[in-house]
Amino acid sequence: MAKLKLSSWFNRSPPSTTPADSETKKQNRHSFSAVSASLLGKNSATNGVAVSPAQPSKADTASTQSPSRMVTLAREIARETEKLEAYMKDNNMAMPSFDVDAPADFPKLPDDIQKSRREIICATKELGLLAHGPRESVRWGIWEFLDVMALTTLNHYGIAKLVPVDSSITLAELQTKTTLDPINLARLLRLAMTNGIFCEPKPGVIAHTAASRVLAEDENMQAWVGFNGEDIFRASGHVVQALKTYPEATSLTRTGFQFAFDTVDKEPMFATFGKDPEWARRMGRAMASLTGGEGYEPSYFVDVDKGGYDLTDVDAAGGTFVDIGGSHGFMCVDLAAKYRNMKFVVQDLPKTVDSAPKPISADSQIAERITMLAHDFFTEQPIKGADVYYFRWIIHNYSTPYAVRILKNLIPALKPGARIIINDHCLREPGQENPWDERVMRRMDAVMLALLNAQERTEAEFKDLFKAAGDGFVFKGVRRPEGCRMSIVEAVWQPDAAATAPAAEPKAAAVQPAATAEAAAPEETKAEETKTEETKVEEPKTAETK
Ligand SMILES: C[S@@+](CC[C@H](N)C(=O)[O-])C[C@H]1O[C@@H](n2cnc3c(N)ncnc32)[C@H](O)[C@@H]1O
Repeated sequence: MAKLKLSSWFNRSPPSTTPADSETKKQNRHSFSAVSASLLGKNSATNGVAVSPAQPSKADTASTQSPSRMVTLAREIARETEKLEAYMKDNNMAMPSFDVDAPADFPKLPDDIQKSRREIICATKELGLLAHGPRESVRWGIWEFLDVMALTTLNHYGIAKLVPVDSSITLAELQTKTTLDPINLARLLRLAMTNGIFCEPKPGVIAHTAASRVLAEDENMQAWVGFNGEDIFRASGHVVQALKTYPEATSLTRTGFQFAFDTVDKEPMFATFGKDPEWARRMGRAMASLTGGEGYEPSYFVDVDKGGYDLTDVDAAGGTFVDIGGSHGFMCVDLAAKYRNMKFVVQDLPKTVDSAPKPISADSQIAERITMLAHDFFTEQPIKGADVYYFRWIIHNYSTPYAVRILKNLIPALKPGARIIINDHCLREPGQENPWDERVMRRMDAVMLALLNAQERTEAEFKDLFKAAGDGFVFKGVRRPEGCRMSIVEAVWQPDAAATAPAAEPKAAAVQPAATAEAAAPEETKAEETKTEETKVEEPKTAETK
């Protein structure tokens, strides 16, 4: 499929020799299995998708027989754009535009039309790269950080709110409304304009586009830009320093973030945020902006029709669902509206639990079945014998040693058959994702590195994680609802499985080497270090909740 072709740009020839384990480990202690598999072009299956070996790309040589890749892409773009436009016209939808009064979001599209939209996005990206050529795309690609700098500064100074939405403003007048000096104001605006953010209808006159208008009106988007531009961007600029100083890259207090904010070995990022309510609020709003966005809606888990998780049997038995790190319980509220018999426990840190809405739902039938409970997931799970233990956007915040610890803390509470569900991104092999989603997920993976030394995981890595946490966790697999970027990763607790684990497969061998080493590390060799970090994690977490 054309939409998957972009990966050919990045495919690498297999190395002439298999990298030694120690070398691979050095490259990425968390992703040992995935790194080696993709470098070697091994066949494997991820998320139920058959993966073909990575092939070295071949130059798209000129041929009189068949159109070039560029022309193929251009035709695809034309075809899919016409399809999209026809649908939108037939349904009286406003055409996409950056005019100030244009809708900021695409309307909800049926699956086939959404697919056309996705293909346009992916094909235009690939065509753009081809038209730039390899050297120029590297040369100018690295300059994207300057767009970030401009947008971050404009956002920091609240410039979008100073530009009237329904008219325009001269630069001279705009300058009187901000402490940003005139030269810098003008140059940053004009750089942002190259990305469709603000416009200059006449020389020296500034007006909104639909994109800058979002920045003026959407507080969560302001927070998203602030969190990314001022926190993640700054942390990212220190990743090389963090990795050079602490190559193992597993500690929560030795990340790019700590180097950027001078908190190395002092406290994890969440603790830093927790000390400053404004800072914390910004991160909370930024998260709300993300999780309200396309492909992340809770309905993908709740609606069975959309490929969500079916809890009918748990409901029929009046069972219990525990949402660990569940913030203010929005997921349980949605589930409780659908399942009217079962019970829910939402666990989070004390400040988050205290700040949850009371009652949690206006519908008393829902509210009375949901319990908010302060619980630190680095301590033993207090709700014994529940049917489901659920983690959404939790495990990806932690490197393997911490993630294993979190899962192990469930064990004393688990009854046979208890389900453990992780709702996170699940990375597929390079090129198996449509390039739009792949880019979002791999960027998120990089955010995890910069802030937390954490990571998004592949199916194999999730499997390893459960294996490292205990043989009683029987991995059931990964499912991804259509249109959703998050996957549903499931294991079931079967203590008998631990007893019957094949003797020929001793624990150390059953787990990928990297996971084994790391899983052991916090308890056996680094107990004091992690304990300190966890204690510090606990205090301020509220901050980053929504
Ligand atoms: C990224 S948010 C995810 C929230 C929610 N599950 C969601 O899907 O949006 C992480 C959540 O974990 C909570 N948290 C962080 N550390 C925790 C800990 N040690 N114990 C319990 N909850 C914690 C935070 O307060 C926050 O609500």
